[in-house]
Amino acid sequence: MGDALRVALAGLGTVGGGVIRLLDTNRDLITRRAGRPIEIVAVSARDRTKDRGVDLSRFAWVDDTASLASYPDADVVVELIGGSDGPALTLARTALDAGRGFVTANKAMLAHHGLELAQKAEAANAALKFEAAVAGGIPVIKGLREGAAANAIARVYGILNGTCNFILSKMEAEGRDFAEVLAEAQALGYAEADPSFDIDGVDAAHKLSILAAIAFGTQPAFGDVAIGGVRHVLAADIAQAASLGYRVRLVGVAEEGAGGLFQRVHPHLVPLDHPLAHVTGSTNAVVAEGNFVGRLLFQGAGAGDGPTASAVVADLIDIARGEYGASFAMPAHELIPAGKADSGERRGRAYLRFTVQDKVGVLAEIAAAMRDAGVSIESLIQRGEAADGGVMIAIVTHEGPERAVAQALERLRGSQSLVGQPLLMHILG
Ligand SMILES: NC(=O)C1=CN([C@@H]2O[C@H](COP(=O)(O)OP(=O)(O)OC[C@H]3O[C@@H](n4cnc5c(N)ncnc54)[C@H](O)[C@@H]3O)[C@@H](O)[C@H]2O)C=CC1
Ligand SMILES: N[C@@H](CC=O)C(=O)O
Repeated sequence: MGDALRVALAGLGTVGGGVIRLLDTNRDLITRRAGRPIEIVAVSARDRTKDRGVDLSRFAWVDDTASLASYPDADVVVELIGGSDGPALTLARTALDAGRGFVTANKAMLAHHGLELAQKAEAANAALKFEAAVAGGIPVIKGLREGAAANAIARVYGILNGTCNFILSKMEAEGRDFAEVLAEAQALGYAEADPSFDIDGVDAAHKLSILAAIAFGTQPAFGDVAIGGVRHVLAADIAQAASLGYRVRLVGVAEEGAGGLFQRVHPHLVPLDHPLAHVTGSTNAVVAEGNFVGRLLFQGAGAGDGPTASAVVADLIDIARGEYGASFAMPAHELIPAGKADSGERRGRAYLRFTVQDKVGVLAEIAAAMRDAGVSIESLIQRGEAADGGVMIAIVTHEGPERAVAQALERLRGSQSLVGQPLLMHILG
């Protein structure tokens, strides 16, 4: 049995607490699998006095979180604080510069600073591991970095936010309100410190940019992700989608497109015969299409203390075994700038929902905007009273360039006939 892997742990919230519990519960098994014990030696968080339901007295408490990077004899720093910059980034930089291994669940930091941190890790010959940063407990990073490493990936897409999926599937199953279900997701520990990151699609975009870098061998390009969230999806949209044979899911998609990489997070209509339509609750699922392996589907718990801790500790076991390679599946200098694809060239079908005033000529106005932009309508459904006194019109388009739908919506912007903003959802093809 080798010497223990000594861990300094920053952050004792949902995930940090889960890591301590997991290491306690599965201690013997983990030691046998890793070939050596994994021991937490020091911890740090904002509030020392808070009861976290775990015994912290056996670890050294460090008030100054940044100093964990140089804690005597620590081999690895685990960062479970969160935030793209601030103390998490300081800790990452200093730990890697000091040649310590670094494990994090922090997708925001990796989306913004992943390339720099990968360069630092390589320069110091240190491990930088972040399985928990994408899709919680699902070993999708390992799956793409290792299992699918021989393949050119044509497209990677999936459900990357547990909070949104929990909300959308509860709204569908129970007909409940958005705000009420969000509060439940927060209570279960799924939501980010700032839940707008979840519901506005930012968290899924962080994850998508990391996955895309690994899948396509490109530098993480979070700024190139087109982002839309679920805040404006109504129970009526979900019911309308169901009547058409779809479920509403927040889906992130990355694929090679005209002039570069296409990356988008947006609510989609997912056909009922697609596996993503059956992913419910806080479950995540990722599909990767490889040129030799074909379609891979990774599915499992995308958030919560246990699943996320499982991914963090898996990274620690890899480090204990001495099994770690390039963080983004190839050396940082091999990652090329992604470039940004022109989404207007992309072809697809769309769902459009308008709430309009119940007056003569409204339908004709919408139809004219579609016609002039070259959008072909597959079906149009008008429903009775919407919540704000208007009438709901739902349109499903035939396949066509996305630019045409954008032009039609632009033309209708500010129309006196519309009550509020239209909602666009792409249809997963
Ligand atoms: N909760 C989840 O299901 C998942 C979370 N993550 C990521 O894991 C990380 C941690 O998330 P949670 O455990 O949910 O967060 P949390 O809010 O439950 O815990 C954060 C911890 O960091 C500490 N902290 C905050 N600011 C600090 C500071 N300035 N200095 C020192 N300590 C500080 C807090 O005291 C707390 O112990 C985040 O990056 C999050 O995005 C990733 C996957 C799933
Ligand atoms: N807030 C995130 C947690 C995991 O990354 C989510 O809801 O998926």
